Amino acid sequence: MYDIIYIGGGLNYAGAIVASKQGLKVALVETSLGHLGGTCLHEGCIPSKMFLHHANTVRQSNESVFRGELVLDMPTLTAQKTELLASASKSIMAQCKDVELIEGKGKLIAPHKVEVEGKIYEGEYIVIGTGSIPFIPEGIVYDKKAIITSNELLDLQKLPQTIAIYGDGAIGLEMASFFVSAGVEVTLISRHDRLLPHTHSSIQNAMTKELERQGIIYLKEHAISKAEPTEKGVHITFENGASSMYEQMLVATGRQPNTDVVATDQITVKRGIETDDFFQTTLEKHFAIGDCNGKLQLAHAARVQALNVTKQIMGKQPGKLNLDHVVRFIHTLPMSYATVGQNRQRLEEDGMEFKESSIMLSQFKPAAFHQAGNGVLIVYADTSGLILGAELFAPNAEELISSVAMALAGEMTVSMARQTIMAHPTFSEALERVYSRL
Ligand SMILES: Cc1cc2nc3c(=O)[nH]c(=O)nc-3n(C[C@H](O)[C@H](O)[C@H](O)COP(=O)(O)OP(=O)(O)OC[C@H]3O[C@@H](n4cnc5c(N)ncnc54)[C@H](O)[C@@H]3O)c2cc1C
Ligand SMILES: NC(=O)c1ccc[n+]([C@@H]2O[C@H](COP(=O)([O-])OP(=O)(O)OC[C@H]3O[C@@H](n4cnc5c(N)ncnc54)[C@H](O)[C@@H]3O)[C@@H](O)[C@H]2O)c1
Repeated sequence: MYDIIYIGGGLNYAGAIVASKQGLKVALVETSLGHLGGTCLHEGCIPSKMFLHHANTVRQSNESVFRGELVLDMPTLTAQKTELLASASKSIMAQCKDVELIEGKGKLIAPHKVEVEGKIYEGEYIVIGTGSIPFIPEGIVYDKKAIITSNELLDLQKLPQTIAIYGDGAIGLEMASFFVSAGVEVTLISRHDRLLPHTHSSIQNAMTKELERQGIIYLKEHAISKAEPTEKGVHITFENGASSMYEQMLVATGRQPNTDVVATDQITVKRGIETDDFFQTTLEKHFAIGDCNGKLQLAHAARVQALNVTKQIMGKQPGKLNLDHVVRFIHTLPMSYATVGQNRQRLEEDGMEFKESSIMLSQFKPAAFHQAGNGVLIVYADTSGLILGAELFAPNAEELISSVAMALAGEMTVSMARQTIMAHPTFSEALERVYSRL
């Protein structure tokens, strides 16, 4: 009998390592031990950011101060990616020295009982972290060659000349940035009438202008009814009757939680595995963390949930996590979008009185050489001045937002934030200016 069985070796590994270091008897079940670290390490955060990092150099090399043409060497990029992931996997494996690693697909067949390849393992506590897989809408023939998802993209040996990307969420926008920066003709296709419907309208406008400035063709209100590989490329038929051909197609229409691990009706599964505010499922001592619980599909959110649950099991009473304090971002080039806490749409829906202050980055000289003229920073506060959240569209916004995230965690007011004196010339200065206007 184990103290804890973790099912799924994505960010769950962080919890398993902590528990094993505390002397608990811990097992971790992972379909393939070569996949320890999960989607984030193998098909998500790390390889996608590596691809974007190198594509950014190509993008910058097209600025008029440079001569000559840079070409992204895909075989070298993918080989370096494979090498990086192998060494990261090895390091996770080493950290799991006191965890019993079990290879195979786990199934929770009854309370406290996990079946892996015909063998039953028992655990006092069970933590499910089985992640998610790409969702493919009906009518799209996913052949993994001409029609791909992010899984195949990160192993591409050759860039296509044209690509259609279906879905304008995190993966769609990040990969549109990657491809266009690398010199591919990109058509971004969305069923919506505007970009990122939940964000502030000035950020939607700024991001749309950026897509246009970079030459991305944005087909909004274009739902796809059929997409299939042909000898000449991918043939897409839209619900409005029109059709088009592209060399390749990336499907980026969301990810669905992996829930087939649950084979007992004592655990409720809806969109994801249902959990309470402490990530406990409908069955006591059985938890679900990360993508599979359908709350937030982010690696840092999965990790903090795995650690919170592990601390609860160890009797450390970590308290309830505030998921509003999780930074969310989309890493586009040359500016990314990042948000934390509340935004205008949520504050309006909640009927809360609030103040907002914004600034255009075009007012700041570095914006010219960072190609950040369309950038905008927005901060929200309540009527007493308590900082409630922010939305940023700026170079490295996912880094810039960390000072706002700390202000939220520390329950700072605008007048406290105004006492910071940021460095010149940085975009943090622009943030200082936003606080001074609130
Ligand atoms: C292209 C892309 C880019 C991304 N970029 C970012 C980013 O920059 N920042 C960010 O925060 N997030 C990013 N994400 C999201 C992030 O990868 C996920 O939110 C994160 O990996 C979720 O962690 P997890 O542990 O819940 O699941 P996963 O990482 O998916 O791990 C689940 C593991 O469980 C295993 N498993 C599944 N079923 C079973 C079973 N029955 N038995 C045993 N093992 C099983 C799987 O093999 C897998 O290893 C990105 C995702 C993608 C696809
Ligand atoms: N920087 C990051 O943190 C980062 C980067 C990439 C991915 N991720 C995570 O990975 C997850 C998956 O990314 P994603 O871009 O696939 O999902 P997403 O939810 O961000 O975007 C999916 C897009 O597809 C559209 N869509 C959904 N169902 C559809 C359908 N049936 N037909 C047509 N369009 C449809 C949605 O309206 C949306 O525009 C995200 O939730 C995100 O949290 C995070």
